[in-house]
Order: sequence, then structure tokens, then C-alpha cells
Amino acid sequence: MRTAYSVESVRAAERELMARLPEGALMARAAAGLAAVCAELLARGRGRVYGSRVVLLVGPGDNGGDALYAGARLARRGAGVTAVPMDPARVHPGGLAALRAAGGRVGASVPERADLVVDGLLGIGGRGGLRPAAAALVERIPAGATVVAVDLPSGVDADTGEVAGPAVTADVTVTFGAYKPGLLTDPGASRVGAVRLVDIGLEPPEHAVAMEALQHADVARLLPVPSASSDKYRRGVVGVVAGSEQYPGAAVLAVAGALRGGAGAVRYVGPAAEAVLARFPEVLVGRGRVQSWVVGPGLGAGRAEEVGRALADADVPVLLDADGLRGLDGAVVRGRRAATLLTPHAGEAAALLGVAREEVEAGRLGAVRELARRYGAAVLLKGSTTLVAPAGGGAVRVNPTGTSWLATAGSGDVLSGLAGALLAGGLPGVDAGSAAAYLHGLAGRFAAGGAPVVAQEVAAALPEAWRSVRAAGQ
Ligand SMILES: NC(=O)C1=CN([C@@H]2O[C@H](COP(=O)(O)OP(=O)(O)OC[C@H]3O[C@@H](n4cnc5c(N)ncnc54)[C@H](OP(=O)(O)O)[C@@H]3O)[C@@H](O)[C@H]2O)[C@@H](O)CC1
Ligand SMILES: [K+]
Repeated sequence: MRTAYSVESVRAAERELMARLPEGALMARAAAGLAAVCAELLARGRGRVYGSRVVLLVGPGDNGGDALYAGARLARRGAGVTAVPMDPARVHPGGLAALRAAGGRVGASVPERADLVVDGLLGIGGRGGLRPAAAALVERIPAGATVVAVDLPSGVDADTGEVAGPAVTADVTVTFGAYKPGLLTDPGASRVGAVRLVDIGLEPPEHAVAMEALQHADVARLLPVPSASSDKYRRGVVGVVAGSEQYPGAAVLAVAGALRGGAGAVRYVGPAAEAVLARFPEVLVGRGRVQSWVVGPGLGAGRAEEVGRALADADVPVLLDADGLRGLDGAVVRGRRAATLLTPHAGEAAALLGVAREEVEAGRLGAVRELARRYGAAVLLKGSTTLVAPAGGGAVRVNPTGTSWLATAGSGDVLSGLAGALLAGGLPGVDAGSAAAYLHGLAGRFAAGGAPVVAQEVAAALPEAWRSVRAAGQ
């Protein structure tokens, strides 16, 4: 499991550690780690550190201090290092002295050419959009230079991933002590490049985890596996209420996802039974006992009664997607005993929250948390980085397996069937949602292999995704 911590808990852990260490020790560790990554990148790009041109963008706080001490290390190895302060009157004094002593220089403007630019403008102390002096430096980053962000790209909010105005786009982000949510959540996540975590001895407590990303072994532990005594009912029957005359394909794809999600059986309810059976003769048709409901893909408007009927089944987990999310009543969802999992994309989330879609896109983490709070339900927010918030608050999961090839018609229908099958297998909403997103992303990668993919191929690649995950759990 990869975990991320809020700025507040990183600061608390930092204070505790600092109290036990000599002054400057933590910054020295951070700078050493940063310099090592920079040296590695220079060696990879130009064969050696000696003679390379390094530019440090230096902010007024400790983030700038890290950059200066790392710059001093690179200067000692023969790099030509120029520090450009955001505010010459506010520069980390120890860092500046170290750089000068190592032969680095201070410039008033960003040189036109550089092999490597170190973004030490703002770290976890950054607030709001970049001020003009910082934005002006970011604008002048020379094209073609490798950009290394210190702790996080300046302009990205560490706690939320929000980007208000200009921000650095890094090739590599060297982060200290712990991941921050902003590195894992879009729009920030698309600015970080490759993330390298430097261990500086920080140990934030486990209860303070703000975000987590599952890995193969975590998913392997979550997936239900049939035992010798399993029959189809014990493995779970998924009821799929989906499709319409206009969108019969959504029903077929949701059923495909449910069948490949380990369900003992799938029961289909709706007007697309002919299309479903033509593709999957193993499907049961019509209402009956189920261990979970998947309601919504391709349902079309005006089917509120069917949504209400599934929700009224208070002891059966329900997944609501697409049209199943229209006009959703918070009190009804909150009143349920069994799990409810909502799987909106940004537009549907915006409609539920009564805000503009752009607002959800700009603050995805806040939006998914707010939806989970309002509905008392687990919420999977689809998109460039899929997020899953648990019903009762707590760490939000971010899916690490996504691929942009999955942005294709019907892909969400497969995901809803798959997550519904995991609910039927007994997984709580957040686990069902995050394990489904993980397998779905993996299947998308396998099916695409670097080429366009269609939703039914994603469903067909799900067994390969299961095998790949289960192999890691053995
Ligand atoms: N945690 C750890 O364990 C360790 C942390 N370490 C490092 O310390 C970093 C945190 O340092 P930090 O606290 O000094 O804050 P930092 O990010 O440099 O920025 C604050 C300064 O920026 C300014 N400013 C704020 N917003 C702004 C804006 N929008 N646009 C422009 N300016 C803005 C703000 O100005 P003010 O508001 O005071 O006027 C203030 O002067 C951390 O990220 C990591 O790199 C490591 O060394 C060791 C281990
Ligand atoms: K930075």
C-alpha cells in the first residue's frame, strides 16, 4: 500500500523528529536525497554531472533551503549552479552560504539554457495560487531542461492536488518523508512526473493516512476466492438493472463486468434481455434473490421506480451508476443498512453536488469526500485519477492502474458490473470500488497494449487482470 499524509500530519511528525535530531539534520537528509536524484538524472541525460548547467528556483522558505543545499552538493561535483531567488531579501541563509562556499552563483534572472532546473519555490508551506514573482520564474523555465520539483511542484496544493493558476510541471518530483495527497490526485498528479520518495526518518502515525493507493498484493487480499464448499449463491448473485431500448449495449457490458467479477450468477432485469442472452446464455432473467444490485448503466431517464426498488432492499448492497444517480435522495441512501456505492463521473458528481463540472474537476478530492459525507455512501469518482471515498470518512483510495485508453464508451458499464460482483462477494463499498477500479485499469492496459481498446475487450481481459493480481498474493 502506498500511503499519503496531510500537511498537518507531516508537520507534526517533523516536529517530533526534529526534537530528537541536531538542528539542520532533516534538511541535510532531504538535500542529500534530492542531490542524488539530480545527479542520477544528469548522468543519465549527459553522461556526467561535471560541467552540467543547473538552475535553482529558490523560494523564501525551507523548500528553497533544500534546493540550495542540494545545489551546493552538485556544485562540489563540478556542476555550474545558478540560484535565482524569488525574493532576494528572503533566502534561506544557511543554504545560500553553502551554495556560495561550493562555488555556486546567484543570478537575478533565469538563464536561457539549462540541463536541469530545480523547483525549490514552494513546498508544503505554499498557499493559494503562485504569487506573481514566483509565477514569473516558472514561466521562464528553459524549454528542454529536465525539471525536478522539490517536495512537490510549486503551484500544486499539497493537501488537495488543486492548481490555482500557473504551476510547475515536473519530470521528477523528489518528495520527503511521505507522499502528500496532492501528488496522487489530479489535477496536481498530472504535474508531478515520476515521484521519488526520500526517506528522512519521518513516521506519521497510521491513523493519519489521508490517501492510499492499493498495490497488487493489497488487491489480492481483498478479492473473494471461491472455496470447495462454494455454490453459486454463496459466491453471490448480482442483479443488474441496466439498459433500455435505446441503450441495450450498456446492459450487455454491465453483465459482462459482473460475470467476470467472480459472481456465482448474474440476474438481469430490464428490456434488453434478448441482447444480454444472445451474448451470455448463462444469465438468469427477471427479479429474484440477489446479493447485490447494480442499477443504472444505460437505463435512460424516467426509471426512478426501479432505482427506488433496489434501494428499498435495505439489506442488499447497491451500486448506483449513470442514470441510477439521477435525483438521488440523500435521506433514502443514508437510511440503508447495507452498503451503497455510487460511481459517478465528474458530470454526474457535479449534478449531485449542485455545482459546475469544472468545480469537481478542479477539486476532485474534496468532491468525492463531500459526496461520501452527504450520502453516507462509498463513492467512486471516475476520471483521470479514479478516487474512492469510504462511507464513514477516512482515507480516500486513488487508483494507480488507470490508463487513458479506458476513456471509451461503455467502459464505465463494465466497471459497475465488476464492482457490483465484488459487493455481492461481501466486500465493503470502498473495497469493492477500489479493487474493481484496480482490476478494470489493469484489464484496460492488458487489452490496449498501447492501442485503442473497446469496452468489451476490457471485460474480456479481466481474467488476465485477476491472474496477474492473484499471482502477487501467493
Ligand atoms: N516536512 C519535513 O519533514 C521537511 C521539510 N522540508 C522542506 O521544507 C518545506 C516546507 O518549508 P516551509 O514551511 O518553509 O514552507 P515553503 O514550502 O518553503 O513555503 C513557505 C514560503 O513560501 C511563501 N509562500 C506561500 N505561498 C506562496 C505563494 N502562493 N506564492 C509565493 N510564495 C508563497 C511564504 O511566504 P509568506 O506567506 O510567509 O509571505 C513562505 O515564505 C517542505 O516542503 C520541504 O521542502 C525539508 O527541508 C526537511 C524535512
Ligand atoms: K517545489
